[in-house]
Amino acid sequence: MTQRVLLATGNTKKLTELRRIIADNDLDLEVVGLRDIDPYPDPVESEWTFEGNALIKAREGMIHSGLPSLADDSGLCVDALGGMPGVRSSRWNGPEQEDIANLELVLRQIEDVPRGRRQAQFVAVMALVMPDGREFTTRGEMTGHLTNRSKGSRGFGYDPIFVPDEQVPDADGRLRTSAEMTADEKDAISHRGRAVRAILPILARELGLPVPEGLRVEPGALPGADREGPEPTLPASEWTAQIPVIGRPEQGGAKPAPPGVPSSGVTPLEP
Ligand SMILES: O=c1nc[nH]c2c1ncn2[C@H]1C[C@H](O)[C@@H](COP(=O)(O)OP(=O)(O)OP(=O)(O)O)O1
Ligand SMILES: [Mg+2]
Repeated sequence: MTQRVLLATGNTKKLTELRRIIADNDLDLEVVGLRDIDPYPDPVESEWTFEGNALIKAREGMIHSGLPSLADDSGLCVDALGGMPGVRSSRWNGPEQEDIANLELVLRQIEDVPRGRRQAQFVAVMALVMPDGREFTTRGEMTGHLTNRSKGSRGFGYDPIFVPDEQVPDADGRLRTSAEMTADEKDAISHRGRAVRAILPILARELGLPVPEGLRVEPGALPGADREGPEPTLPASEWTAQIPVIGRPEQGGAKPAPPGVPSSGVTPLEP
């Protein structure tokens, strides 16, 4: 019998990407969205890290559905802004969570930053929470730089201002934003593609499903994975997604600061 898994996200474009990446990997799974279960209030994303917020969303999904639940917490980390907006990406311009207003604010904030200093990374953490309470996270990143105006209409969020490093320039030497890429091109290199491809073998193992060939990964590299198993078959480019993040500086920018002391020169928002 096909097993069901909940994808606990309220963002329909993110859900489309997640469904697409999972569907590309031949797992015998029925993916259920939040629209398919009884509604519950959006949990507050009150943590300082992508890992923390992804777990909040996946736990809430599991509690309300009883199903193994996956959630993504993701964002854009801009070097010239000390790693912000990071975990605050979706609310950067305020609680309205408006993509265009958010990206316009980032563009204004780095208006005077020259091309050579406009590096940024997208980060995605996938969390899996099982009905027995066991929890797993994986992380994926995509590096690039920011344009000074929007280009392209595909994707969502900050895609129109983000130029991924991993691409071949066109005949005129021009590089594209991730909003100008096809779905397959973006999924192959994206933070979300990497984080999902890293969590699928864990999900398969937890559900007792065969792991699709191309997805076998270094067993010891996965948090919570068995130490014994087959040789890894993932390309080296996928490996960063499986490095456990314990002890690694959070790129979300919003690191816990002592009470009353703003981190990164910006007063953290109340959770
Ligand atoms: O591939 C991406 N291309 C462009 N922008 C992206 C991407 N991935 C994340 N982002 C931005 C959008 C949003 O500003 C934030 C995610 O915020 P995040 O809280 O994880 O998602 P959300 O509130 O839209 O949906 P939900 O929390 O219900 O999953 O990062
Ligand atoms: Mg959110």
